[in-house]
Amino acid sequence: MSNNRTPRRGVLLIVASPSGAGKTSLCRRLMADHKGLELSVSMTTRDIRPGEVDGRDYNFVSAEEFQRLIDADAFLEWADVHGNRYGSPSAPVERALAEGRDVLFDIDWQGARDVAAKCPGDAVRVFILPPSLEELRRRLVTRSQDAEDVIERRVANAKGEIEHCDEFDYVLVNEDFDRSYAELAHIYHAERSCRRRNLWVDGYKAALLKEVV
Ligand SMILES: Nc1nc2c(ncn2[C@@H]2O[C@H](COP(=O)(O)OP(=O)(O)O)[C@@H](O)[C@H]2O)c(=O)[nH]1
Ligand SMILES: Nc1ncnc2c1ncn2[C@@H]1O[C@H](COP(=O)(O)OP(=O)(O)O)[C@@H](O)[C@H]1O
Repeated sequence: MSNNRTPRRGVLLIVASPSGAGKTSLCRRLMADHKGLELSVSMTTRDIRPGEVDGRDYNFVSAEEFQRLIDADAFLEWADVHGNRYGSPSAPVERALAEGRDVLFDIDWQGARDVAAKCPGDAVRVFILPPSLEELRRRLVTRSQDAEDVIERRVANAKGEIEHCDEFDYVLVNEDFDRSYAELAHIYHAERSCRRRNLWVDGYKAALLKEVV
């Protein structure tokens, strides 16, 4: 029997949360542990933070360039979040899907809704909740990458974002990081094993049934 487990449909794994709940940290660890998983690097008009790398964390563009990309239909989805624009370029996602590769999205609930509507069989949505809003603020303050007014706007927006968690397939409470990470990794592994994604099974089954024993 062949070990070739292709063709398969890739997973579009979407992780969303209010700012500060921990989705970027969880996504970074998932990427580090799974070399076959590709991050959808978003375009954004927000300012670059200390420690961020242009082209790795985001592609940082001007408002004019972002509008040009909207007009050129270059986004799978885009949204206004916390007063800036963010969008997922469609070309890398189309390539990954055509090749059966998995893509990870760190996007907000609006983007999650749009990707799930456009790619219904492929998208898996995970929402990360904080243990409390007080802890959310504490994490944003401790991260110390945003000005006080930016942090307050993000905390104020959190309730509106949490309202949308029932549109998601999975919901995690990120209290203990290692535990939340293990849950996220389990979700990813289970979705990878899902029957409908593993198109090779039909051929494999036929070969097994032809075997003479
Ligand atoms: N819809 C959409 N949301 C995005 C995209 N990229 C990032 N976001 C979301 O925009 C919000 C703000 O992101 P960011 O400025 O990095 O702040 P952080 O969430 O505090 O790390 C988060 O909810 C991100 O998940 C995108 O391409 N599309
Ligand atoms: N389970 C956790 N317990 C305590 N701190 C955490 C936990 N998860 C993430 N953090 C910290 O909280 C801050 C916000 O996390 P981050 O991943 O940037 O969130 P988000 O991308 O959702 O805005 C970071 O300083 C991160 O190290």
